[in-house]
Amino acid sequence: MSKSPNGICDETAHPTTVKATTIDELHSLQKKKTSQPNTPPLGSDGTPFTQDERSKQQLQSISASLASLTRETGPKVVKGDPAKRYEGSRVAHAQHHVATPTISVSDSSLKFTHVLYNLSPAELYEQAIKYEKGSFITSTGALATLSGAKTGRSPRDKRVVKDTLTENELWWGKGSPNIEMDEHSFMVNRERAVDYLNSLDKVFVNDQFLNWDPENKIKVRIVSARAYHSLFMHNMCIRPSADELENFGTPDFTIYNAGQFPCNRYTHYMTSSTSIDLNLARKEMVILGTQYAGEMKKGLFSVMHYLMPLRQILSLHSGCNVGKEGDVALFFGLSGTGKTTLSTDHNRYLIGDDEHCWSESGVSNIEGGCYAKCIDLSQEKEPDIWNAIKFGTVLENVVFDEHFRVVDYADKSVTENTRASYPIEYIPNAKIPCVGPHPKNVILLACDAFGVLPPISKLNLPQTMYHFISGYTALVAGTEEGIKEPQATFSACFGAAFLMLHPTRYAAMLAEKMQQHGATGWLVNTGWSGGSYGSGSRIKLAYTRKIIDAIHSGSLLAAEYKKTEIFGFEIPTEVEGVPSEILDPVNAWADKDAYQGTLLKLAGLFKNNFETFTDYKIGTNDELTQEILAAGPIF
Ligand SMILES: Nc1ncnc2c1ncn2[C@@H]1O[C@H](COP(=O)(O)OP(=O)(O)O)[C@@H](O)[C@H]1O
Ligand SMILES: C=C(OP(=O)(O)O)C(=O)O
Ligand SMILES: [Ca+2]
Ligand SMILES: [Mn+2]
Repeated sequence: MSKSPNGICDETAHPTTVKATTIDELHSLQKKKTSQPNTPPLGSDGTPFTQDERSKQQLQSISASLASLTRETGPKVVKGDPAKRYEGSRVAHAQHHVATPTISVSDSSLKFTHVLYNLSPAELYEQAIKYEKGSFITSTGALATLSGAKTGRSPRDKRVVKDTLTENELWWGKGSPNIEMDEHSFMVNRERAVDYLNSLDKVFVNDQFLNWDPENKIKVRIVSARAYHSLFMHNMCIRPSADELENFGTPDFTIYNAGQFPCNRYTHYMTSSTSIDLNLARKEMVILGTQYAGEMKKGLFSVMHYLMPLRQILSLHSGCNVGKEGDVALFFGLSGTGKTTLSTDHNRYLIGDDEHCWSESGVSNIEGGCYAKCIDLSQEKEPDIWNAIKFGTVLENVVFDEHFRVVDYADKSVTENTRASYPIEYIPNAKIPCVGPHPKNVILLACDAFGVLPPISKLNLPQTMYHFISGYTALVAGTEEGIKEPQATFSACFGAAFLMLHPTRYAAMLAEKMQQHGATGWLVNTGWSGGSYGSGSRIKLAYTRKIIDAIHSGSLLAAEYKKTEIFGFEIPTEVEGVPSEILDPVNAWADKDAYQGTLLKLAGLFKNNFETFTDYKIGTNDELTQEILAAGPIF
């Protein structure tokens, strides 16, 4: 540091005062303008769009999304906080697009809505904390939120528009999740949602992608009223690069999430104040009366279950990971059976935890993030999920101490279905892009509350198909409304709630792909052993992980097997790291008669359930259909 003539340190050599002359100027120094993408998109005349033209296009597209009877156009596209005044060039600022309302003049048509477009996690945190009650930063940096009265999905409130497009194509009737509504009732709910959203000072708009397969990427727009919902979808869908966002154009599908606002029970087809409505012709979904964010991700999954099979691509309710040797495994299972837990494996690369596609070129994740259950989460048992709960992660309905904000994962005061939503790259060994070759192992997960299914069974193809179509588990409390105790459930393709076509359509595709690529099927019981729920205990996660390791390594394929009675499963006599006594479930039960009775009871439930499918042909292969029908329990 230089010295002035009087020997005192000269501070100008190392300035400690700012250049600003006013407080506002000082504050303006803090934020640097986000750099624009370097390849400007071209207009129809071949010349690059100017910044203004791009903003205008974006504005028109969002404006069109929010059009209603009272509001033909209007929203301002403003990036940042609408509570602030926007000045200068430091905040991206669209020209105010003031159009005269032409349809009808009422007060709502004169009002403008700020649109918070693809905000960053940091901006969404600020929005949530300032404006949404129940939003807090936890000790590890996650955003804790409350989803309101609903803390799980509401499958009975889902409606699908029955029209000329869908009436012959979709799965309707017994067992189907698709409860019909007509186009007019959909429009009533849509208008209700759009009017609600337009009545707010601001709405959040996310433009993102689904499906990592570049040839089958779907553009989705999510319009929502809460920063919580925007951050959740930021994490769950694929995040566009700045360039991709500039060139986004018109979305392929739009969600209107007006979850804080109920539907009108005088509307035809409504049976509660909650409604989740899907209109495939309009490519739109409306959410009223539930703020549970999982409705959005699973709603889009239903859309993919329609769109992908049209392209001969199989959509799967499964987790997926890949080993160092390129061996891909799929993990099918209903909620709570272990897709997320077991696909998140420190020794393998994670492709995704919940929704995938299997096409001619291999597997691809539909999503850009994971949605893990947090109840009783432990750092020791699930280290990668634990470490993913940091800045950017949405933590739903957890309880934390009020001062240090340390989360108590054992606390069920709000709900049992506590959740963490994080971008997939928060898992250190995520495989980005989230694609892989054709699967080698197809693992069916069942959390068997009866405690009679073996911890691991090797399945032949007809058995794999039988159990895939059956989709058995004991539904664990929480994820769906109103379930407090585990109970036996059958859900076709391990995800009937999301199927759009008849289950045998998906089953036929799976059988064909497994046959073509020589994949092996396995049934893993991640539920009870030594007795049913209440008397036995849940199989230790550490043992299940050892079983899964043996599947991946190929050692299990080479093991010695014996056949079980009734279900006819092939069960190994030994698995490294797993006590052999539990491999044959009868050995783990003290009361052998009780075991036999329970096994027969479950077999009966399987038989009853499968009766719905006995009339159907699965694919073009008649022989396989007959084999599948015969692959169930025999007693
Ligand atoms: N043996 C086991 N195998 C898998 N998960 C287990 C086991 N025992 C306990 N669990 C717990 O069960 C839950 C499985 O849920 P999750 O992986 O989120 O299921 P899904 O993703 O299929 O809905 C996790 O909370 C996990 O910690
Ligand atoms: C989000 C869900 O998925 P899962 O419970 O299978 O993780 C759900 O079913 O609501
Ligand atoms: Ca699920
Ligand atoms: Mn999951």
